[in-house]
Amino acid sequence: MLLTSIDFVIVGGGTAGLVLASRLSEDPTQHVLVLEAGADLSEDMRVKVPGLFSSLMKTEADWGFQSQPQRHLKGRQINLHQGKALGGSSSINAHVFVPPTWNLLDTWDSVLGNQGWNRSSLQEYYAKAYTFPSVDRSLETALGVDGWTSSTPSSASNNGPIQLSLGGTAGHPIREAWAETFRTKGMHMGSNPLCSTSDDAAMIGSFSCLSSIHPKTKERSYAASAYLNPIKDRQNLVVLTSATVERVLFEGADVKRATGVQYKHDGKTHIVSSTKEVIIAAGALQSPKILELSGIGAREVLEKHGIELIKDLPVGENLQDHLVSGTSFEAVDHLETLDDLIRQEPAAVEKAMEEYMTSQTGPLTSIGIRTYAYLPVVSEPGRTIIEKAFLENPPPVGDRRDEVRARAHYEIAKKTLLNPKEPSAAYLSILWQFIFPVDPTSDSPTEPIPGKFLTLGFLLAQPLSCGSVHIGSSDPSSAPVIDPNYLSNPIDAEIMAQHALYLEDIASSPPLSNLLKQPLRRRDPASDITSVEEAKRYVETSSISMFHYAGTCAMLPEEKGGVVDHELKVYGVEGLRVVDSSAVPLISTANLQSTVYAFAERAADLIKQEYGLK
Ligand SMILES: Cc1cc2nc3c(=O)[nH]c(=O)nc-3n(C[C@H](O)[C@H](O)[C@H](O)COP(=O)(O)OP(=O)(O)OC[C@H]3O[C@@H](n4cnc5c(N)ncnc54)[C@H](O)[C@@H]3O)c2cc1C
Repeated sequence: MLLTSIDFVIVGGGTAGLVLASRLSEDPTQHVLVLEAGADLSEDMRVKVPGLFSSLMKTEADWGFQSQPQRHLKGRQINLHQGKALGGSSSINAHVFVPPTWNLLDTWDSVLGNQGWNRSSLQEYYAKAYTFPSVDRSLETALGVDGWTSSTPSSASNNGPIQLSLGGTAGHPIREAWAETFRTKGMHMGSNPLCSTSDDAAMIGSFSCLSSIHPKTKERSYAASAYLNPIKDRQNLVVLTSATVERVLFEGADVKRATGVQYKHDGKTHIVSSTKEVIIAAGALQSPKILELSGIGAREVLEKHGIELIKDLPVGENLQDHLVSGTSFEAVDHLETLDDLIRQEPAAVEKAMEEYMTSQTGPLTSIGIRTYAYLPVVSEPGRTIIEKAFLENPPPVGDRRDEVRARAHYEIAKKTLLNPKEPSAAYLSILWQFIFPVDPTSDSPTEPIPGKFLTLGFLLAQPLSCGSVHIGSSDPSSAPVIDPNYLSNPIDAEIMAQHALYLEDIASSPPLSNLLKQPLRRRDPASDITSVEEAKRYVETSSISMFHYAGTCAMLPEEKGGVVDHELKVYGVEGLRVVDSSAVPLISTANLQSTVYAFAERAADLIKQEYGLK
């Protein structure tokens, strides 16, 4: 190791960890060490080429966890992926780059009590993370981004590390058809949702989504390529891969101070000290594990595993995630889809590889997700059902910290989910057949089938169901025990059922309906649902994780079940912060990466201010 004295040890060189590494090492007087359990895969084609993203699942680049059997999902165990490489989950994610609804961000401060964490303080950090692509005016309509020009940032403020693009060819009809379909329904976003600054910016409706894919190279733009690679020669920054942190080390009698970490590298145990701070950034499924192994966690969890308690905090509780379900509809024959690649047809794969390698064109330049819509429950009977569900399922009373936190979540959910101007689901289109799990006794195929498909999916934007992740053993090499407790709150099940039923309405509405064979033909007969009860059963069988875990070391006041305060400092000890999706107190409306980048950018500024760094 080249550094003699280390100011900051960052545990986890993932999405948030590399933002911190890059920003904190901007001050040449500061010495920063990153310890990352995974390898540097930045030259690996599976990481670089957008269309190869699914080939990374269950490989060495993926921690490949599984949930506990989920009671409300028919006892299924759900695959829970997390990136294990420099760049963490940003190195294996699906590139979708979408914003939260800005009103929801305000509740972090106003309802949850995180002073200074709101739309006005965070919006600049979202923008700081990315560069928005320039769009040829003549293509705006075809790309579904007409009307965005006025809200798109000027070049002066548009130079963040993550390079965004509108992935895929402009000539594909999906973006324009999607925009027109929702415009006809009065639900199209007229301005760019990522950059909207207007107070009354409607966050309901359809939009073309951006991807973290470099517009020129057509390669994944992620924490390692965008934040680390340009600065990795800095003398004051060391990034050690294949280094797995086991615990944080403390000194002191009354108040303990984090002084370094113990980690495994090359089969040996090492210790490294930090003069300023240890910052945990191991992601929402693993930051709790490191804290618990270090003596910070719920008393009963630590006692069970014989770990000496340093501070009793609800580490690992409050696990939030997005469930996704949907339906694959048969597309018209002339629609360009990625189904032949999904079926791994040799000729199609060969042609796509050649196009990509020779001219950075073709189907591998995107993963076929180009459109989104943030929507409330639209139907009138549906809205009444949701209101009734809220009345029948009130939040817990009582002063326990989990009860106080649940009440705060409920207050936010009630305000947003019953408001027709706030979304309860994020819809997306996928240009291939998506193989959702099916009941084994049904006729639905479990392998890719011939034909072309357009999948309409939706994710539950603001789940009330919360789960947990804890150590199952004091052995650092054991996987955490993860129980997301999906759909344990009946309100979530009602909302998902309503959105599942609305898919047919979208698929039948022109001009989108012109891209689908009519009458509609579904890939999975089981997804042909007409009643709320059928929809609930389908959701229980088909839903899977979107891998947007958050909240397990939540930034919240201690009496609300917080693990870190509004400066991300772990309560009750010194010299220790958590900066990653685990500290995000409330899952964002849709995909999480933009929020993790913004969160880490703001955290870096807070740390720099505290120590007077450049
Ligand atoms: C398959 C997949 C698809 C996704 N698709 C999208 C998408 O399209 N759009 C979107 O917005 N979001 C998406 N997400 C979510 C998004 O990528 C994550 O929310 C975000 O990247 C999490 O960032 P993080 O910094 O909290 O954790 P991570 O990026 O996971 O970083 C944590 C890092 O810590 C390392 N680590 C863990 N334990 C240790 C240890 N003991 N010692 C050392 N290192 C350790 C890990 O290897 C990892 O590199 C997806 C996620 C996955 C997994």
